[in-house]
Amino acid sequence: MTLHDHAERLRALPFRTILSVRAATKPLSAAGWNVDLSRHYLDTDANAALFAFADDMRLKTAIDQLFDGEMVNPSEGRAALHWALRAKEPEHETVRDVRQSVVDAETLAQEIAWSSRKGATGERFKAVVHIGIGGSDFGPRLIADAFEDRRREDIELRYCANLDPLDLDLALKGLDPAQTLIVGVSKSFGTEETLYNLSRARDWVKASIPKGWSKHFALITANRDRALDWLDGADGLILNLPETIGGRFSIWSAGSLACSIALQSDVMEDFRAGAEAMDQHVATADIADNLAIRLALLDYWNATILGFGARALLAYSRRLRLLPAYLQQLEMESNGKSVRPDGRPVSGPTAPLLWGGEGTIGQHSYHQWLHQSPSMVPAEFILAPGETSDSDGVTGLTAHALAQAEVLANGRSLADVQADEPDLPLEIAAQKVHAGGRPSTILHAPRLNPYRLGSLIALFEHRTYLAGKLWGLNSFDQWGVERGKTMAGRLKPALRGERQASDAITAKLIAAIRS
Ligand SMILES: O=P(O)(O)OC[C@H]1O[C@H](O)[C@H](O)[C@@H](O)[C@@H]1O
Repeated sequence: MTLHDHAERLRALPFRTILSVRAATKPLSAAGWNVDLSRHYLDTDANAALFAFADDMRLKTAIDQLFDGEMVNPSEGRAALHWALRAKEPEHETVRDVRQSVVDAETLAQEIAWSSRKGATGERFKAVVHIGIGGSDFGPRLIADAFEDRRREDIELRYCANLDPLDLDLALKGLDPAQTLIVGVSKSFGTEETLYNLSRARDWVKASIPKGWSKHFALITANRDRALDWLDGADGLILNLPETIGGRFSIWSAGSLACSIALQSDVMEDFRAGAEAMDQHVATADIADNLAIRLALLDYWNATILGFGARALLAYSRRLRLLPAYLQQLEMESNGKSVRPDGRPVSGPTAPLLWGGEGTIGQHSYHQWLHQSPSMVPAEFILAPGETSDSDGVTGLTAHALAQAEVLANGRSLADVQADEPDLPLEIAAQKVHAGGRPSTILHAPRLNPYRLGSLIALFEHRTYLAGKLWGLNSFDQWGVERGKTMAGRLKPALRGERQASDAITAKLIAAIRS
């Protein structure tokens, strides 16, 4: 039987029938997380077929290749060594070099945080402004937001990513350049948004500190030469972001310097330790127990075999409110592709649209659509309350998440509605029906601390890489991002009125915008 045969067999059954057996499914666990896959269109036979598929697709070999530092990014001819950034006792020299880039950043962060390194006028740094975009922005922003209550009180932390000049205006508002460190993160040191914001920040610092302005910049990049050009002979701090670290896998790198400075010193250490624990699990666990393999198989099953084109990520944790945005880049930039490294097209859907938000807030918004729209989207609940939360709130949050998953799966029939409310007119009763049949995953941890955030992100990284393998994709490049950038460059002269845009509709829009 093929995977499609299993899917057809299961889709012919009422979801409740499938779930009555699946209630006995054993949750999986590793590095502080439990994962429950009970509520899916799966059964023992379908799972066995998926495990055989994982074997055929050599997922265990793919894991070995990653951790052996083999070239897993063929278009750029590189290994993917993000895991080395969190390897506590690296054995191999290349891994040690990658790890050293983190050690250097941590040393610098402590010097800044404890004022042994100060600004050009001798004042201590009281504010850090992180400038970067995409993979050079989402990660540190996520960590800082998650552990806002673990911020050092004497250091202000701000972020700027957008080309919209307001973003930097707001990030610098009220700050004193003499007490501000600008952390510029760009792997390529060629990204338009980041260079634009960095150059405006440089003007801002230079206006008050013409001599020694460069002491107010820490640049983190794989392209040291470009950073040196940018400094134009001035003395500046440049930290290494190794070439083997993809931007969207760089949360563990020196690129998170701003967090290392502005958060309590154990946060980043615990965050990386959690990731390393997940690495150990993924590197050693068998297919059936391996969280990353199981989730990658689920992604393939839901997107490619069952044809669900989206997945909703519902984070029942204030600390994880930026997680959907973070994972959009990780998963959709990695696997939102349709051509294999050898140039052949893939045979079906690949990474689904990932969207979502923070529970319970989303319940007062798009959950209506999840429950009653004709579209069916698998949901992924992440249940992980805060470290020091009030227990009533935690109980409420947990109850809501569990209730949502239950209703999505079981629905509410017309007969149930009428039994509960016999006097309702039929047209109202019909509108209260929930079709059900909506699958969901529950990932839960007793408390969300830096260790568990680290292990969760590492899990999603491995899941993304392995799902990419199942789809036959290179998860480490992003050709689709480039075209829009090139086109924007071509349109700037048209917006300045220097020439006509070649596309008629764009030309019409430019004329309207300029009028
Ligand atoms: O770190 P940078 O080189 O500035 O790149 C920043 C971001 O921009 C690119 O367009 C890519 O789409 C992202 O993967 C990358 O993280």
